[in-house]
Amino acid sequence: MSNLIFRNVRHQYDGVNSVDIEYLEVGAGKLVCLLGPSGCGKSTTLRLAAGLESPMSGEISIEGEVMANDRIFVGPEDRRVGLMFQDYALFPHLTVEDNVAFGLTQLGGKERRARARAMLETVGLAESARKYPHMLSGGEQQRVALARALAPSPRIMLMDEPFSGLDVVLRNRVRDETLTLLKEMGTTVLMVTHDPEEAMRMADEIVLMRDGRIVQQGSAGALYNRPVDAFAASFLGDVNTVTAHRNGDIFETDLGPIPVSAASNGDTVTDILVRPEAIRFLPVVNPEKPTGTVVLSRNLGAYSLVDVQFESGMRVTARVASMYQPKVGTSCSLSLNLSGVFIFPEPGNAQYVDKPISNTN
Ligand SMILES: Nc1ncnc2c1ncn2[C@@H]1O[C@H](COP(=O)(O)OP(=O)(O)OP(=O)(O)O)[C@@H](O)[C@H]1O
Repeated sequence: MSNLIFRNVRHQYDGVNSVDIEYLEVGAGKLVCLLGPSGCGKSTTLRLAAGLESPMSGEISIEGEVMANDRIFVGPEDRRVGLMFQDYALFPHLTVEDNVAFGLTQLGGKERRARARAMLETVGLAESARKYPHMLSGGEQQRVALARALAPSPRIMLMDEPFSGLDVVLRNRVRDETLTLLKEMGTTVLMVTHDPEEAMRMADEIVLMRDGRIVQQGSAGALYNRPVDAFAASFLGDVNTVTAHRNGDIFETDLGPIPVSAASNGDTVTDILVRPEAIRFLPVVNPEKPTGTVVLSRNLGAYSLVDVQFESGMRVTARVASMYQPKVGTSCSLSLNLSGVFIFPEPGNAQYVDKPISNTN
């Protein structure tokens, strides 16, 4: 059974739509990330699921039980959902164990203690039970917050930017540990993030939002490799915008000819989006290939980013193996891997370059 479903849910602040979701489903045991730019309605969606906001119209259900519609509204305390926010707000005057036991009001003293201990064991902090929050690192405090949220066995965990208070190194580790734990426990999770990398690392499914609406929903691979529009393509990863002139079934570009399916619209000039890793950098000039000049070269450890300018003035960034770090001023040739090339003739109506994927050799 699906755990959380939104149907035609609308919410407004001051008469302006903040969320307008036709259908959203978080399947049992899945981790779904709400992703999108600031103000797109991610937190409002989470607050609606938690019962901290009431929808103007539509229906929200958990495990088939209606939580909110035009007649019913179940308050947050009765939804059996776990909440975790950026500011995980542990009680400073309570021990770690008492923090975890805090929400277990329906259990007797002994059971409460046992459950809190078991949860601390699960997050690897059993030996810190008697400490106070200020005696723990940021990552450990975050784990206490997770234990506290999971202790009452919520039907679904709702997490709003839970890792954004942690520094980068810690964030990656805590994120991976949290993910492992949530998966082991089979917990259903709806999580908010504005960071595409975080969403791609964590999520079974990403829900990309803009202006309160869902733009695209699917796996990280689907969103990255088959974006529905230019917004989706550029939100999930870097893209180069390349001007293309149509000539029959070919778009002529500075990066070489790109075949176009016959279904494409009749535009003669259009923008084509190209992922940096789809541009292959050829260190030796090949007169048969598009050729330009290196204008910027950065080694980022795992790979290099190389900016190449063409005679036309157009400039693209190629992502290449870090062993290549060509000098500025070097002439070079490029070739394209068509799997990272997107053509969007009309908003929301993606065209993909003819498959199977091949290079424009
Ligand atoms: N309490 C409020 N009163 C009025 N407007 C609000 C309130 N909370 C949010 N909004 C507005 O609703 C819209 C959606 O906000 P929301 O916080 O859900 O976005 P978000 O995607 O979570 O943004 P962020 O990533 O910045 O947290 C925004 O336009 C915001 O300004």
